[in-house]
Amino acid sequence: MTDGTDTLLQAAPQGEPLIEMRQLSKRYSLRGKTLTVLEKMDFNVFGGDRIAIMGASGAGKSTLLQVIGTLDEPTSGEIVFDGQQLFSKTSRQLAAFRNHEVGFVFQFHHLLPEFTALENVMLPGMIARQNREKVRARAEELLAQVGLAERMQHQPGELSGGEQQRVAIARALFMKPRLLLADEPTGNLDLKTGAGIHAVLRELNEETGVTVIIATHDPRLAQEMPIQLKLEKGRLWAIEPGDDRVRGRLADELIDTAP
Ligand SMILES: Nc1ncnc2c1ncn2[C@@H]1O[C@H](COP(=O)(O)OP(=O)(O)OP(=O)(O)O)[C@@H](O)[C@H]1O
Repeated sequence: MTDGTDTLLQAAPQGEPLIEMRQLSKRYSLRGKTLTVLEKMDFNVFGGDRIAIMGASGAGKSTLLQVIGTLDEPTSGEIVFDGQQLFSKTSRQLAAFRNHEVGFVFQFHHLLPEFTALENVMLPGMIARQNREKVRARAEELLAQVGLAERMQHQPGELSGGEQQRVAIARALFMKPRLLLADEPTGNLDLKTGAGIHAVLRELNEETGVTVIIATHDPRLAQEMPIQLKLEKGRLWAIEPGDDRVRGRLADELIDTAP
């Protein structure tokens, strides 16, 4: 018999994972009660993966993305990113990790309303005190990549919901992160606009190799992702039992059995 960790290592599809979650648990204690959201989760993500995480409301999808992005700490367990244990780092090192390696996209994009699309995308570069002309050129390139070359001077209020979300994606990618975490990025958009956002994420993933993890409620959008997982009972499972595309990412028993 092998334990889950051995199974993961044997089935690893392509070199070392970019991200390894090891026995990751997250519990909240509230008014004397303990709520376990993540339960000894083992999960591997490979560079260039495009992963949809489904699951009922309250299953813990946002919590998982927050922990992967180090916006929140696990109660126990570890995440290894490119060979480095994240939660052994100082808070300053973690801030640098988030700045350089992770782009975040949320359901509500948090664009600054007084700034143009271009200025919003330039923001991370300006905060990092990079050269203004270079920052502008990079922001223009990103906006063109997400199909907004003609909308750079619009303020968020002068853009559609889908366009605003594309600005948020361009901004998240400014620092060339290796990981893009998107929490319900299409949650407030109609299906067609949501499909457009997924198409942009797919193109960016294919063109730049950025690893994309999306939490979504929408099975139609999740279906277009090469890797689809379900969060339930604190663990990630294959949505289709026996789905070979997720091997090496989860232990085999979480692929071959339904939760
Ligand atoms: N700070 C907190 N303190 C206590 N409980 C929390 C806290 N944050 C989240 N929870 C609880 O943890 C569970 C998981 O929440 P989470 O937001 O991760 O779920 P989700 O799958 O993203 O849900 P949704 O699809 O509705 O956004 C929920 O039951 C929630 O009430």
